[in-house]
Amino acid sequence: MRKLTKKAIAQLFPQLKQDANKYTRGTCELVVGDRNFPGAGVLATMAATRMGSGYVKAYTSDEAAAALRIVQPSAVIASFKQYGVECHAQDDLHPSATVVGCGLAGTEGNMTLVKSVIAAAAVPLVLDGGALTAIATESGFAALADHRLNGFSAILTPHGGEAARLIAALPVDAEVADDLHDPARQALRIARAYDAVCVLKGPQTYIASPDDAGAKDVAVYADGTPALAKAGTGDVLAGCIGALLAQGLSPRDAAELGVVIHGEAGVLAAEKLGAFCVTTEDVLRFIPKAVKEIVK
Ligand SMILES: NC(=O)C1=CN([C@@H]2O[C@H](COP(=O)(O)OP(=O)(O)OC[C@H]3O[C@@H](n4cnc5c(N)ncnc54)[C@H](OP(=O)(O)O)[C@@H]3O)[C@@H](O)[C@H]2O)[C@@H](O)CC1
Ligand SMILES: Nc1ncnc2c1ncn2[C@@H]1O[C@H](COP(=O)(O)OP(=O)(O)O)[C@@H](O)[C@H]1O
Repeated sequence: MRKLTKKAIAQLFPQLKQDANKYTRGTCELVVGDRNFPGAGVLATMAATRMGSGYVKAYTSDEAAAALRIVQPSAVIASFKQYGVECHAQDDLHPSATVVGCGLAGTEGNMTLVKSVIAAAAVPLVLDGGALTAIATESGFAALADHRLNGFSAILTPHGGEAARLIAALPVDAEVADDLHDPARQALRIARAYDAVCVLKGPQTYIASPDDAGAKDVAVYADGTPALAKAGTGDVLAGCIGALLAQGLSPRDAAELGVVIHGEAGVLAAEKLGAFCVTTEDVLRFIPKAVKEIVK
């Protein structure tokens, strides 16, 4: 397995060009934060804005919109149903990506929403939370397969529980079943079956691509901190990865860089505040310090 370190990923960082405008810096759109989980939508949107995307637009509930207008007024806001009508197309000069699922519970309405977003998105996707529930169904799986056939990539960001659900939805493969206690092999199984980069989160985070030849190609990040074991840190990670994807990084590079910056933000927050007291909001606040530390 390849160990991810700050030093190893520093060169992946997107360049901020002198002649940049907000669109050349990448549009990150997010379909996040239903009325029961507005906080997850706010956290993911704030993280995407912090992680360098030039234009951030949240398609969200009224509840999350009200909060975002106060804590992140630079974010452009729209309702869920506007995604299919307004979502950005991309070209080489104007990259874009969409994050979907943070703070979307597994209701029928949300599952329909996720599938319609996957069908409408002509951009790379980050699928988290409720979007992972949606693709573990036959129709959700088919929507993702069509997205891939249309030439667009996807990154899946499951925690252990979500990974178990993604694997349970697959046909049983006796050859690989024995290996699935190993998280690197779980990540690889998910990446290959769903044809997407898999970021399997936990105390150690494993990143696998569909074309990895075996577990030896899976990357592992093990330098994080249990300070990150707090509700909402996964939503921050999804926003970070989405923003990097929106700046034109490859799915694998965006995933690896996002995981290391997020982990380092947790470590720096823990150093400053003590691991016990670190909040998810502190992790957001320490992202700039983590970026400076990595690109120094
Ligand atoms: N502020 C907000 O608005 C927030 C909103 N949020 C939103 O909530 C939605 C639901 O997400 P969710 O993760 O809370 O619930 P769910 O998908 O049911 O999974 C939990 C089950 O999985 C299992 N499990 C196994 N391994 C695990 C692991 N390593 N890490 C965690 N769990 C693990 C675990 O079982 P255990 O092993 O603990 O018995 C448990 O039974 C989602 O849309 C998300 O974005 C949150 O982000 C929080 C902040
Ligand atoms: N003990 C730990 N050590 C290091 N990182 C952790 C630990 N526990 C959780 N994390 C990290 O915190 C984040 C939690 O994400 P997730 O489980 O999706 O939470 P949520 O859905 O509440 O946002 C992941 O990036 C994970 O790798």
